[in-house]
Amino acid sequence: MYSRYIPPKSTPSQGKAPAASPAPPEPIQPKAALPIPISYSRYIPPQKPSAPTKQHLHFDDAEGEVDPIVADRPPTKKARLSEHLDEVDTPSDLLQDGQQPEVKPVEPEARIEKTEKKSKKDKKAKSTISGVPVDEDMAAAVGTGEVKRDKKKKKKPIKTPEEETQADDDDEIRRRHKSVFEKKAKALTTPESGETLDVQVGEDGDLMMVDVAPEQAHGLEPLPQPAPVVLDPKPTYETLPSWLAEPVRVSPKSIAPFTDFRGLAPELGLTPEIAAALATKGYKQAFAVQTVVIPLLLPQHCKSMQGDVLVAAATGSGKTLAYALPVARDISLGNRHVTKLRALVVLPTRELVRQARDVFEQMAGIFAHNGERRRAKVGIAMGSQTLQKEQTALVEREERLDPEGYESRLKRLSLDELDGYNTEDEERAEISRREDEISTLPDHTIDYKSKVDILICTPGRLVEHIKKTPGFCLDYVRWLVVDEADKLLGQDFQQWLGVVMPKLRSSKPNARSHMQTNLSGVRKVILSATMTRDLDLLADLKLRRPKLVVLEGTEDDGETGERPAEHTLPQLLQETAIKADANLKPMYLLDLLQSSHVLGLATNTLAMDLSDDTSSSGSDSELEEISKPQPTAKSSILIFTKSNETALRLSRLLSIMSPSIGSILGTLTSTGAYAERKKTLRSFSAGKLRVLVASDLIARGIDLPSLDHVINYDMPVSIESYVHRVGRTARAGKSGQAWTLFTDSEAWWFWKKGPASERIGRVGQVERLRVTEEKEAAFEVKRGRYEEALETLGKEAAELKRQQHVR
Ligand SMILES: Nc1ncnc2c1ncn2[C@@H]1O[C@H](COP(=O)(O)OP(=O)(O)OP(=O)(O)O)[C@@H](O)[C@H]1O
Repeated sequence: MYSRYIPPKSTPSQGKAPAASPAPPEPIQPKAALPIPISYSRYIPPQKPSAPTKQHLHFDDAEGEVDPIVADRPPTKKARLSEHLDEVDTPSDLLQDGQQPEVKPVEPEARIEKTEKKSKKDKKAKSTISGVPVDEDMAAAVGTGEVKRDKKKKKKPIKTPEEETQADDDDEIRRRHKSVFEKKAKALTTPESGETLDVQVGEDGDLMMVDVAPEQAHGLEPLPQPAPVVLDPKPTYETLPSWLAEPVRVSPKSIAPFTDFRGLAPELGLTPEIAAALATKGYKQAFAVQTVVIPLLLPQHCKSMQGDVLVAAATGSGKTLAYALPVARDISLGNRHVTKLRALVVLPTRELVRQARDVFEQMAGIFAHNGERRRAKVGIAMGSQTLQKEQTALVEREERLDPEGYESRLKRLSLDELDGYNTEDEERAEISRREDEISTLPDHTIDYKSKVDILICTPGRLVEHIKKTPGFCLDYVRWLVVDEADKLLGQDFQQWLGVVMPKLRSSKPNARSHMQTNLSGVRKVILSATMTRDLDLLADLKLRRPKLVVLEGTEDDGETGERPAEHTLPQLLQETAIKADANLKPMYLLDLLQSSHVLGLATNTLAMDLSDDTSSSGSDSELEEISKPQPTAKSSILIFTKSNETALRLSRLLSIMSPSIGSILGTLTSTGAYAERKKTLRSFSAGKLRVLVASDLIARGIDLPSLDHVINYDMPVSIESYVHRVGRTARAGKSGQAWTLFTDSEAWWFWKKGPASERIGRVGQVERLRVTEEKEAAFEVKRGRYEEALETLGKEAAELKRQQHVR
C-alpha cells in the first residue's frame, strides 16, 4: 500500500550554503516552474539540474505578480473536492474562558512572501541608477536585465518637427553618456546586490532556497566590504541566566521507588505506607521526572526559602503527579483544622482541570491516612456551571457576633457611595458595599470562609472569582502551579497573571508558612512539555531562586556535546508521515484507518464502502515490511483536525463513506456542550468509541488511557502543537504511533531537515511514506463514490443552514 521513502543522493550543488549577505534577495522562481513529482511505488525525487538554474521569475508589473506558493496549488476544479472540509472558521477551540486565539508563528511560507516584497522593492530601485532613469538596453548591458517595461512607450505618438529635433538631441545625449551610465551602473551593482535567490526542488520534493551567482560586473570592482554580521534572533545559552543555561538534567531511565529520594531527611520524605498507598493507585515507582521534581518540592531543612521549580518534560512523563503529590502532602500535613485556600493550580482547559482534580483527589485521599487526618479539600473553577454556583461551592458565608465590625459597617454605609472602601480596587469595593448592604442580626457581621484548600482552575474563571466573589482571597495561597505554562503565559487569558500576582504579594503573618520548615512564601511550579525559555514571559511570574528540570530525550543527550533539542518526544513514539493528495485526503485517511496497522479492518473494506467494485485497494506488502506495533484487537485512534468545523465535517464524511467506522466514531470540539464532551471522552476511554475526531481542544495534556494512534489529518500549526498532539499517545512508558498526512504546500517546512526538526528531540526518525501507484489507481476508481459522499455532505450542510435560517 505504501512504499518506503528513500531520499536521493544530494549533488554538491544542492548542498551549497547560501552566502551571508545583507543585500535583499532577487525574485523567487515560482513553484509552478518546478518539475511535478509523479507517483510510483518507490519514491524517486524529481530530477534536478546539477547547477542552480538562472531562470528567474520576473515580477513585471505588466504581467502581474506570481505567488510561488499559490502557483503550486492544485487547480480550482480539483480543490472543490475538499473545499467542504476546508471552509473553516478561526480555530476557536481553546477560546473558552476569555482565551485568545493562538498566535501562529511566522512559518517559512510567510518568510518567502516577505522576501518577495523585498525583491520587488529592490527591483524598483534598479530601474533607476542614482536617480537617472535607465533604459532596457542599458540595463541589459550592465547585466541587471530586470527593468520595468513601460508599455506606453511602445505606442509612438506623432511628433512635431520641434519634438523630432528634441528627440534627436536626446538620442545624441543618451549615446554620448551611455558608456558613462554603463560604468556607473556596473559600479553600483555590487556582487551582494546582484545576488539572487532561487527556489529549487530539494531532496524529497521540498522547496529550498539556492543562491544564484550574479552576472559579472565588468570594469569598476566594488570596494571590499566587511563580513556581514549574522544575527541569531534566539538568545544563545551564554546570554541566559545560569539556572536556565544549566538545568538539572534527568535521564529517562532514572526510575526509583518513592521511598528512595536522595538528599531528604527521613521525616521529610515519603513513608513506606505512603508508597504502598501510591502503589494501590498504580504508581509503583516514581517516573524519571518525579524522582527529581518531588524531592525538590518536598520540605527541606534549609535556611532560606526553597526556590521555584520549572519543569520541561515530555508529554506523558508524569508531570501531574510530580506536583500533585508534594502539594497535597504539604497541605494535608499542615491543615488539620481550618480550610483555607492554600494552593492554586492553573490549567488552560476544562478537560485538564477535571483531570488534575482526579489526581489531587487521589493524593488527598492518600495523605488523609485512611481518615486519620482531615482530608484536603479540592475544588474546581472552570466555568462549566454558573458563577453563582461556583461561588457557593468555593466560599461559605456566615454571620459572626462582632459589635465593633457591625458599627464600622454601618458607618461605611452612611458615607457616600464607595468613600468608605478601598477605592484603588473599585470592583472589589463595590462588592464589599453590596455585601455590607445585606441585612444581618444586630451586632453581627458577615464572615467568609474558603470551602477548599486546593483550587484547580482555568485562568479566566480564576480572574472572575478574584474580581467578583466575596470572600474569595488568595492571602493564604502558598503554592502556585502553572501547567501547560507556555500556553498560559504566551496568551492573554484576560491578563490573568497581572490580576493574580499582586494578590500573592500581600503577606499576613504566617499566612503562607510551609509545613515542617519555618519558611513562608509562595512557591511556584511551572511546567510544560514545550516549556518556554522566553525570559520576558517568565519574568511575569516573579520567580525566586528558580531551578529548571529537564527530562532528557535520549540516554546520550548532553554527552554528545551538541545543544539538546528544545522539546523531546516520548521515547516509545513512532512517527510516520504520509504524503497525501490534498484533494483525496479523506480517502487517504479512511484507507489508513482501515489498514491492518490501525483499526485492523479488512484492507478491502474501503472498496466495499466506497464502491461496488470489491477489487483490492492496493498491496500493503511494502508497508507491512516496516516494523510497526501490531494492532491490538481494540486499537483506539485520535484524529486531529485544524478546526471545529473540519472535525465535524470529517466525522460526518467518514461515517457516510464507512458506516462501520461511523458506529465507533465520536467527535470532540469546543463548540460542543461541555456535558456532551465529557460523555464522549468517557465513552472513548471506556472503549465504546474507538475513533475520535477532535480539534486542538484536547491536543494538550489530556491523558487517554491506552491510546494507540494519533493521526494528524491536518498539519499542526507549530512545532509545539505537533509535540502536544502526538504526545497523546506513547504515554507513561507505553508505545504509540503518530501518523501525519501532509501535502507539500502545508508541510515542507516541517519535514525538511533544518531548524524545525532540530528543535524536536526524538529517539528514532520520522518514517516517510508515499502511496503506491496501485493504491493511487484504486483511489481514482473510487473517486466517484467519494465525490458522491461529498455531495451528500454538502446537501446536509445546506439543509442544516436552511433550518437554522428558518429558526
Ligand atoms: N509513577 C507513575 N507510575 C505509573 N504511572 C504513572 C506514574 N506517574 C504518572 N503516571 C501515569 O502517566 C500518565 C501520564 O501522566 P501525566 O498526565 O501526568 O503526564 P504529563 O507529563 O502531564 O503529560 P502532558 O505533558 O501530556 O500533560 C498518566 O496516566 C498517569 O497516571
